[in-house]
Amino acid sequence: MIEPLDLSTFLTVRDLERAARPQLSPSTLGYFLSGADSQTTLRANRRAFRKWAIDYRILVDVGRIDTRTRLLGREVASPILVAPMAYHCLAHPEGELASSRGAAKSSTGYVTSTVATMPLERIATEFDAAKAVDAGPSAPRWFQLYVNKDRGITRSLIERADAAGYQALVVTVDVPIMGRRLRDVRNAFTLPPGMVAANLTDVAQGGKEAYHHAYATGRHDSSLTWRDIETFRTMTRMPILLKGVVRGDDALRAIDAGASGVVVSNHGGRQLDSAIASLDALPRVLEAVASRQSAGFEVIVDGGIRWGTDIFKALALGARAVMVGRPILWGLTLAGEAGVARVLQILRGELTSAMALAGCPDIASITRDMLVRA
Ligand SMILES: Cc1cc2nc3c(=O)[nH]c(=O)nc-3n(C[C@H](O)[C@H](O)[C@H](O)COP(=O)(O)O)c2cc1C
Ligand SMILES: CCCCCCC(=O)C(=O)O
Repeated sequence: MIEPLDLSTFLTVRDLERAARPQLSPSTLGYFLSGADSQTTLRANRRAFRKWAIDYRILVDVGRIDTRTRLLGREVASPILVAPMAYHCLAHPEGELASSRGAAKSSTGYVTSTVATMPLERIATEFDAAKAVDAGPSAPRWFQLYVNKDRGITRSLIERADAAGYQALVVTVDVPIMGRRLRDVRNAFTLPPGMVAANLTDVAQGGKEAYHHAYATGRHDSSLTWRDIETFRTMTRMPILLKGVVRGDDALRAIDAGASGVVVSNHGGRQLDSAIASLDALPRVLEAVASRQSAGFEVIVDGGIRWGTDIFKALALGARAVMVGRPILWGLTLAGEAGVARVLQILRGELTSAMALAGCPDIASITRDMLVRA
């Protein structure tokens, strides 16, 4: 008999990663892990956190730690969101249904990818049903958009997300073309038979041509410009965030195009190799946005977040929230919904401890002076 997995024995995100890796096929593991080309940016994302040390305060009452904050005008339980990631069914048969439940039960925001392996409507229903059990402050549910050359399909995705009650549209802007992930090339990565990108059923799936390649080369629109963002703005009531911004001037253009925020991100090092680490890009994006005094404009960061102290540092530099990518896939691989919940519990627990030890009882007290160069 197989012993049920005791998730309490996994104390860190790294513990989950170590256990999850051998469960995956080489092709899927390669797809999850990979950065682009020499993986310089993938490594830089982690290294950027080590450049900062926490300048903790003493003798502050930290008897109660409050991780609540506000995102797009709503109170949320914590400044953590699940990053949009493709093909969760590669990790677990229940795919995005399990990961969204894990997030909802942990009162954590969730971003559904355009290339999810479950329909965006089912993910929404699952998330909301799981959330109802939890009495805490609401967790946001957003939809990430990849823009299809066929703008009818793009419009339909936006309309479906709107109708399904997604609260924001996250337009990914750092994928004009796919970055070259060497493991994927060597493994000729594609989706296994029977697995589909459930929201893009127009694309040849399960046929002769490998799906992943078919979409990336045939359907994904490389001609996206600022004008398109302005057009999307007119198509939906959802606030729009641009994901993949690393420059101050682009953040200012995002404001001009009507965006409500940006995700400072280099796609987890999977796109332009040698791109700036996302944490390194964060201060200049914030500085640019502050110069415009654009009240309520949200700046979120992702890339390499593996510890609660990483979240603390991102918040101290001025991010409103963080998105977590690969660790979610490790939890999902190991134990579906419960594994995702365990990852989020670990990260939130570590953030809470870091806040207590640093003398920051609430998110507002995690200010810039809490960091010094390491
Ligand atoms: C396997 C995988 C699939 C991804 N798929 C998407 C996607 O569909 N849409 C998107 O905007 N970003 C996607 N990303 C990027 C993540 O949203 C996020 O930016 C990145 O993973 C953050 O870095 P981290 O994994 O180091 O936490 C993907 C990342 C990974 C690892
Ligand atoms: C060109 C669109 C396919 C993207 C696949 C998902 C993704 O973003 C990734 O990093 O992989």
